[in-house]
Amino acid sequence: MTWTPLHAKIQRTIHRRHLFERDQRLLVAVSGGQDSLCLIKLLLDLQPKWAWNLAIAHCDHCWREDSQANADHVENLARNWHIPFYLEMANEPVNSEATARNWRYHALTKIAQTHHYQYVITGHTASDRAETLLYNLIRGTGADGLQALTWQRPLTDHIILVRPLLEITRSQTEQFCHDFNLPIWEDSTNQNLQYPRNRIRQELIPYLKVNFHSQVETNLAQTAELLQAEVEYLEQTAHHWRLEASVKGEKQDLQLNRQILKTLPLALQRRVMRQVLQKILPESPNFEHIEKLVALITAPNRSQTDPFPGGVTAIVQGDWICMIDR
Ligand SMILES: Nc1ncnc2c1ncn2[C@@H]1O[C@H](COP(=O)(O)OP(=O)(O)OP(=O)(O)O)[C@@H](O)[C@H]1O
Repeated sequence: MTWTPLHAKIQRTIHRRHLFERDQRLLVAVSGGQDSLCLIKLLLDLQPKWAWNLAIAHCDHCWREDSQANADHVENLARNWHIPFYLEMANEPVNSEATARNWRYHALTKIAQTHHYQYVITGHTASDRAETLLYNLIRGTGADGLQALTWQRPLTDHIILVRPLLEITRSQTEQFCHDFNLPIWEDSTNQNLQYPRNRIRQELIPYLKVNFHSQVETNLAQTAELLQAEVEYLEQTAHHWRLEASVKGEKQDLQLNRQILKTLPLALQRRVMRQVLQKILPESPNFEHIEKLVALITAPNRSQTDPFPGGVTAIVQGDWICMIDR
């Protein structure tokens, strides 16, 4: 087996970030594209050192003419590598990017549950991270959207999604596939410039590279990495203050102490209120909902908000903001 700098890098990343341990069951999500091929080859090469149980999962969205051929291609690779292959097919064509992503994570979780895999692993790269950061920045988002693609996130109580390639760029995975003659399945929809994602990848990033900074992808990915740690810290601190400001027991999150909240910086006031609203509203709170609740921290006695979705209204009663379900 040829050992390359990318093998060394991924091995270091797995150790340093404690992504997996020895002897674990890893389900690798392989589309057939260059990133996931690079991922599975690296994991197969590291497998003897770690004694993992590897398998490949492929999701057929049934939205391209070559979907079936793509799935067969990935299945053949799994057969050649002597590892199990699991296929999930969409019942009806999944035709928007967001629905496709949701369906895919659902399908991967189902395979992992059925076959007892602790980890689902995807080939997201630093380039994906840079693109996600730009995409969310353009759409308008707080720091939470800019932290863009975390190293790990739970899919269920027992299954974790892991993205070990977040420090590797798409040009590196391309070079790796080329060096090892890995048969990439070219996804024709990646060329479709109707999708904003593809325009970011094919037009915006190359423009930024030529006109602003040749390492723009790595720089943006590092920004996402820094923001991730900051968001985590702020969320934990906000959680602490939510518990401090809220009455204990059954009415937790329904009565909040204004004297405590007043001492906090605005960034934490907003996060506390967002966490409270996430607990009590039937849907995700938006910017306006959070601002209305923050305004009550300093508003005159008996001020109140319009009803939030689900019918709850917030009202000031002396030192307290009370949530009232009318
Ligand atoms: N149809 C699929 N089946 C299984 N896994 C998939 C599929 N599509 C995407 N993934 C997983 O999600 C990751 C990111 O998806 P994305 O759509 O950005 O990748 P892609 O461009 O289709 O393919 P690749 O990342 O393999 O080059 C992939 O690296 C792969 O691990």
